[in-house]
Amino acid sequence: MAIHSDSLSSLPQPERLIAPQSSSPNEDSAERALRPRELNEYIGQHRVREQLEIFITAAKNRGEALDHVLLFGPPGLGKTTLAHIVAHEMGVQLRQTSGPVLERAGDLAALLTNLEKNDVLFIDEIHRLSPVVEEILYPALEDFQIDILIGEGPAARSVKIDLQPFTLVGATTRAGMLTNPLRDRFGIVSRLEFYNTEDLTHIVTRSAHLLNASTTPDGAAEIARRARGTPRIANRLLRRVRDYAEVKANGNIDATVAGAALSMLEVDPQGLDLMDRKLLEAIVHKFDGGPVGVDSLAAAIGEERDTIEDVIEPFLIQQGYLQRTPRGRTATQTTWRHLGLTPPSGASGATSDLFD
Ligand SMILES: Nc1ncnc2c1ncn2[C@@H]1O[C@H](COP(=O)(O)OP(=O)(O)OP(=O)(O)O)[C@@H](O)[C@H]1O
Repeated sequence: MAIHSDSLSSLPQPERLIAPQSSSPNEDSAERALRPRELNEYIGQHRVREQLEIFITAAKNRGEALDHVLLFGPPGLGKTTLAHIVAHEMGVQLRQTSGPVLERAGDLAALLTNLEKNDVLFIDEIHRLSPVVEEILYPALEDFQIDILIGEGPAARSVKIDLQPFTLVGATTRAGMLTNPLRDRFGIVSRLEFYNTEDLTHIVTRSAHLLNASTTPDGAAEIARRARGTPRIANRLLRRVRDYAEVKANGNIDATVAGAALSMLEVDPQGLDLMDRKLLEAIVHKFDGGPVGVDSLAAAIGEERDTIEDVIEPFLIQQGYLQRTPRGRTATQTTWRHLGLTPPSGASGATSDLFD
């Protein structure tokens, strides 16, 4: 089965300590070990969790497949984790693939015809499905049937194949890029939000426990505050801070040790890293605070447009450092102050109190 073959090639360059994508196969296995398996272990995202709990219980009681689920939101917030939890809670198998990996209609047909009753098919990056593959998916989602063309030329004929009822869990960072017919076929649509510091502290504490790392509540909170609202980053920072604590301190992660380790890693107290600062500095210094188009910004900092839009910007916007206007990106007063500068009178007044 094809899994995430392009996830490494799409890593932002240079590799960021706080990039929300997983950065290596080693990290993938470390992540799997920390991944909650049941809904009641899944921390935060209360609204999504509550809804899923009700829909899963109802589907199970009726002995039916759960309705198709679309999960969207920035990388590293727990979409893959939730897909696994859905399968676990439903007591079924999960098959996993991703949009760009499914190149031909036959790739998807092979997966679909192998599903057992009520199984979960997880398609990551579902906005990157090719149109021919998407065509196959529509009748599969609606009627649990696929139409396959057998033979070529005038002798070709279309054959209907019945499928077992199944649940598609689609994940995307770009809900807006899904075609309408595809989006309409999801009965459950859930948006994952950045985590608040309290929930992330809980995640860090849980992960530290699983890793046998010793943390004080303040130490866990310090890591949580600097994790860009993202569990994957929180877990990665925890592993690096643990190394620091073992080598430079007595192994215990308190607020002082966490703060020193994170400063060494150039993650600032607001959780911004070098790439965030580079982007904000470019807007302020090279474009007078904006507005500046995303392509000019990408060229100025030597970063892919998609990485800026999917990975760097969402958190900066949510935290009030950046505004997206029809004319481009603009730095806010918070940005100028963060860079130790006096905001010009025209700078927009967004503040950073949206998060905590
Ligand atoms: N709610 C949560 N509670 C505890 N840990 C979590 C939670 N959400 C995510 N994690 C942790 O964060 C890691 C990353 O989550 P996951 O791989 O599910 O993110 P994702 O949204 O699918 O990211 P991507 O879209 O980049 O694949 C997981 O290994 C898990 O340990």
